[in-house]
Amino acid sequence: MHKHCFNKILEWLLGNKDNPFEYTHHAVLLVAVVLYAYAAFLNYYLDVANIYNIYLQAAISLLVLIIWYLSRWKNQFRMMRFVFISVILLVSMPANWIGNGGSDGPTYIMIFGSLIYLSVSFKDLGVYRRIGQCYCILIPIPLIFIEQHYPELIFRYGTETQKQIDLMITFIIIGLFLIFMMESLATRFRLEKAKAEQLSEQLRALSEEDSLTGLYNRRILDKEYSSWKNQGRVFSLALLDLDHFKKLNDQWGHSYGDEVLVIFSALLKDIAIQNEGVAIRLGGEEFVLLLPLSSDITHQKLIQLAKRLSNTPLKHGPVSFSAGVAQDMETEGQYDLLKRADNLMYLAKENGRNLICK
Ligand SMILES: Nc1nc2c(ncn2[C@@H]2O[C@H](COP(=O)(O)OP(=O)(O)OP(=O)(O)O)[C@@H](O)[C@H]2O)c(=O)[nH]1
Repeated sequence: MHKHCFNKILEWLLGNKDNPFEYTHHAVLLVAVVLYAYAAFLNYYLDVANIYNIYLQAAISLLVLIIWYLSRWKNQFRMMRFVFISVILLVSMPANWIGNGGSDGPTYIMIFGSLIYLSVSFKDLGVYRRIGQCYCILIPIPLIFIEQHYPELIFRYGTETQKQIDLMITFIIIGLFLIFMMESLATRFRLEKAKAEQLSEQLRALSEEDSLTGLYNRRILDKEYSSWKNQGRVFSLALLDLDHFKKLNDQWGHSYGDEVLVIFSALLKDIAIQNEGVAIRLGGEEFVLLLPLSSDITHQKLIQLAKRLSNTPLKHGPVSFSAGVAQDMETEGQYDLLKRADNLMYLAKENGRNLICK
């Protein structure tokens, strides 16, 4: 129950896990909101930064919260990522340098953290990421220049202890942020992997399934045949074809024809499951049952199927099928087996239909 609530809150804050990139980035944004607010509070409390820098950190905390809101709720994810990293690099870093001890202060650590964050999390930003990386590496140069020429602009610590405390706290905060970022990146990869696996499973199912009846399609016939043959199993192949299906379609409509196909397929699926076999729709109103049974037993199973089909209440009266059953022979291949079953099925058609030949 608690876990469920927790997951609901996480989903509300971060979005759907189906989109791991957004999900983890929203987590980073919210952590940034907390960290900037915390930094502002701590700087104020310990008196280790210029008051304007403290205001700015509080303002950035609020701004990142707005960025999260627009990204999470107003579909502006891409744009907001860009705005976020720009605010950090173009506003926060220089302001922090000036308002928080210059080259003696913790800005070097923050720039280093930003460089890692930018390099790892903005892989898709291409040339902008490269520009950002160059910026991070080079930004100390103009800032040191300003510090040298306009030393009065730089906020200086009152005591050496204050400076050490500020450096230590910043180091810990940036360290925690990087740990969190790496962890969320690992989470993102895990989620993306799970999603890719789920999609590939769906794709596999789609590629092997007939969309109308939910039975397997021809692809599976080839696969199962080869596998059973390699295992040296005894098995039979039954080819089934609904009788006078064209007439049924013409008389009662194509969608009624579809209904009948679906009902017949459900019966085939039942037999396949009960006998650990496979039911396949070859196409149209033609089906294959691959059963790990002799042709005699398969023949009996089909007789039972014919009874079940004739007892199934259908809107426009009962339907029947004709079938040919052939047991696999060691010396023949898939084509020959199918051909024998096909010939037997045609024999059943020729002999008046509603018949199973073996
Ligand atoms: N409703 C529906 N009809 C289909 C589908 N696929 C094929 N058909 C129809 O199935 C009919 C097959 O007709 P035929 O091959 O002439 O065979 P039949 O009328 O069953 O005659 P016999 O097999 O000789 O008993 C055609 O009218 C096709 O249009 C489908 O997915 N849905």
